Amino acid sequence: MLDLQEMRKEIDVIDDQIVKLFEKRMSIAEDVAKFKIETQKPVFDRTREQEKLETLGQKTHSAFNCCGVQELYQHIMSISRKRQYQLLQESAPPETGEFRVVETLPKDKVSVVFQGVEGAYSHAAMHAFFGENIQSYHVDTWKDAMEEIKKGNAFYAVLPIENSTAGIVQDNYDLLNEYNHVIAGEQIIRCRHVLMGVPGATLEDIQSVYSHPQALMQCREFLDSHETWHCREFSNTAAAAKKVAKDGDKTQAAIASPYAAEYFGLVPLATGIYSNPGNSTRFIIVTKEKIYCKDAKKISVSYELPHESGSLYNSLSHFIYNGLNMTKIESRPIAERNWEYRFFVDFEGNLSDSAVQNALRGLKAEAQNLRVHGNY
Ligand SMILES: O=C(O)C(=O)C[C@]1(C(=O)O)C=C[C@@H](O)C=C1
Repeated sequence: MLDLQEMRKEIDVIDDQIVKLFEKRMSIAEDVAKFKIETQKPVFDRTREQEKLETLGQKTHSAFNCCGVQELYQHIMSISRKRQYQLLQESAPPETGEFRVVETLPKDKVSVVFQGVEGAYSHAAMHAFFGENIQSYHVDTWKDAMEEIKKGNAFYAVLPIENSTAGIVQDNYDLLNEYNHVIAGEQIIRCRHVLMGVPGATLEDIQSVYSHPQALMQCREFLDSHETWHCREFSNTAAAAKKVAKDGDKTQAAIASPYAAEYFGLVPLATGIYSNPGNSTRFIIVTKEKIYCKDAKKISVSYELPHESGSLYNSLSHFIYNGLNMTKIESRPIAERNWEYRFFVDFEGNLSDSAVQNALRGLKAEAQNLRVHGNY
């Protein structure tokens, strides 16, 4: 049997050669980058990469090694591109696209629109972000809120984007794609839902429970323990509370915030009914102005990928090789192309950072329809 130490020595010798060759290859890649900068050719050459993978695969002697070599070279060429993008970055002035950097977000004399009614969590999020004296109004749907800022009737809209228990608010991801607006801020609100009824009602009286589908989902365990109750979906939690107050019917209850109970003169019948005690919703502050704060720390982008093995993996390498910390990824179906997806990625950084610009440059060249949804 071969001695382990001997085998390791052999591996070390081979690795030394690989490292030397890697460095030699990278140095040529740098020359290629200079040539491409001068001739204004794009860094990414899909055909060349595909041909290389094919020829290299054919040089191997087993199916396993064929896959291995192709995987290895996808990686090597991705690193080569990263270096080329870095050089491109150094030769070109920093680009922040259509975005304009501001010291702080304009908050004086601006109007804010939120969806729902007073007492809704969006209302609370708006006050938490802008303070109590903000000039605001509300509309019926999230799309209406997007339209209001498009028409210039409001400067900002406040929209829920994600709940820590129920997950993303899909419609608002789709609206971010539909409108050319920008996320300028975010606000997290603890959602301490309570079950509320009209004064004099008791738990035993309840037959129907009204709330937004997300709130019903967040209180699923509690609701499941009352099998006879009928859950009725409503456009939002505060509107559900308003309906119960208006009907004045002891058999009806709503799930909404304690603030909504007080606002509509209802009484809490059960508290702590949500499954996750940390239950929180993240709201985004959207505007049509392409602005970001000087000290913004998080970037949201979306892009589409071709239906090819490794395309998602390769796109993520732009975050990894530029040392960027990805905090979230979501996929949403592309309506007009069955079974193809748009990826929404959040990562830490500021649009003025060179690592961020480098990653965005790479992504722009390789993915389809890259959009920067905001830096906040
Ligand atoms: O051949 C080129 O055009 C290169 O830029 C080199 C290289 C590689 O590293 O092999 C890198 C990027 C291209 O997408 C194709 C190939």
